Amino acid sequence: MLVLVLNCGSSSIKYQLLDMKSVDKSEVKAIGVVERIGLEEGILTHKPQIDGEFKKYKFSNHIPDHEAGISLIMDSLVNRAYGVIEDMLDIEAIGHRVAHGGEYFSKSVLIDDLVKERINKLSELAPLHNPAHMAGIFAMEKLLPSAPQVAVFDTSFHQSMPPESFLYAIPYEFYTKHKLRRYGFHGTSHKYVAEKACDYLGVDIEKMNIVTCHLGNGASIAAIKNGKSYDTSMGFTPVEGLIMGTRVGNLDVGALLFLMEKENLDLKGANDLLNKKSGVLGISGISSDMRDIEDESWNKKNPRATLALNMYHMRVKRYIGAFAAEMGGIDLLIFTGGVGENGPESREEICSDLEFLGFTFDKNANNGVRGSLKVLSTPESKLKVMVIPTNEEQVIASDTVKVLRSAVLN
Ligand SMILES: Nc1ncnc2c1ncn2[C@@H]1O[C@H](COP(=O)(O)OP(=O)(O)O)[C@@H](O)[C@H]1O
Ligand SMILES: CC(=O)OP(=O)(O)O
Ligand SMILES: [Mg+2]
Repeated sequence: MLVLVLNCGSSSIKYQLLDMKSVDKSEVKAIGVVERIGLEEGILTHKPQIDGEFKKYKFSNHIPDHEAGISLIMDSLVNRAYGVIEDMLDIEAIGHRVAHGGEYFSKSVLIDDLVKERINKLSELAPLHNPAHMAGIFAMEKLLPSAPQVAVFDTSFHQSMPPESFLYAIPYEFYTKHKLRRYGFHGTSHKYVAEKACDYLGVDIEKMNIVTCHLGNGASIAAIKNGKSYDTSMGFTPVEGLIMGTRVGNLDVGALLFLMEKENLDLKGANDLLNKKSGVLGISGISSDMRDIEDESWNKKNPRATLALNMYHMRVKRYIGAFAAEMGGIDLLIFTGGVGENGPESREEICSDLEFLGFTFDKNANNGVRGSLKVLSTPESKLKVMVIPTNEEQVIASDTVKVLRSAVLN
């Protein structure tokens, strides 16, 4: 079954076309990303698998919105020179990553009118993400009206958190009235890397206390107890917790009220401040991309870049320590996401001073590891530290197949 996976973000669309041989066996036919949607010059990076090898093509053009971005993706998939399928109609199903599923969804679902209504309603809780997912769903409905679409939610995995983790200490009626609570995100990734690591180590996930660090542009940490999400750093929206590319992470709410008054910020101004102008970008004043920050810090000795790096690492350590305390210790610590997979220096820095938790960090094993599975703790360590490349698209594609199979059976 040919499944197109779409991860529509606020200004980008990541995609993969997978040939699903079975629920857990697949071949990637093409992979790519559309970036800078809505800006003067948009970019499509398209990597088709041709003769067993991934080739890379880059195109730039104004891409006004998600519909235009998706049209470009479809054109590339069927193009004679660099396409991988003959006809758009060869695509049998579409799997969408949806960031916010609220309390409505604890598992992946076939998209129908009610599902769309709910994803849309949740846009107010994930303004950077859900509107973009809706745009993707509508665009695909127009292009391939007969192909079923499945939604796979970041929040589903975290629905197992106990109320002690998911409630804020505000009057309880705001939870019942507005569903105001912590939801957590990146669940697909946290679940995938935890399962993958346990498979690799040959251990039973049900007996493990695991901390997974998904460190990307958006970043979150999860405490996974007996295979279930027990706590996580993101909350009601994807702004809580770690310091991110442009998101603030934890901030004293009193500081926000103070700034709104002093800087005359309205709701949009406050939202932009917390989501788009803060984090690593806000501290460094340079960039939201960790590669730029590392370059400025290491090669140009820029003190604000060094400060941003140090703050970023310290916040990750704080959560690992907190989650170890909540679960009564950790057996497995996992790094994933753009920074977690490709930043050996960040991993080493985060793990320094954490060895009291029960491991010795193997610097040689860590050095140079980018984008591949590796154990980073010494063999004697009680706590295992690992890098596991995430693969949200693979999970989304396999959930899409599972949901469609069970829909046929029912
Ligand atoms: N070689 C690298 N070293 C350090 N950081 C890296 C490297 N490659 C990518 N990154 C970081 O990964 C981030 C993107 O992570 P990713 O998980 O792809 O983000 P998202 O899915 O949230 O957009 C980039 O912003 C960059 O900071
Ligand atoms: C929820 C979230 O932060 O997603 P992303 O990492 O794609 O921004
Ligand atoms: Mg991501």
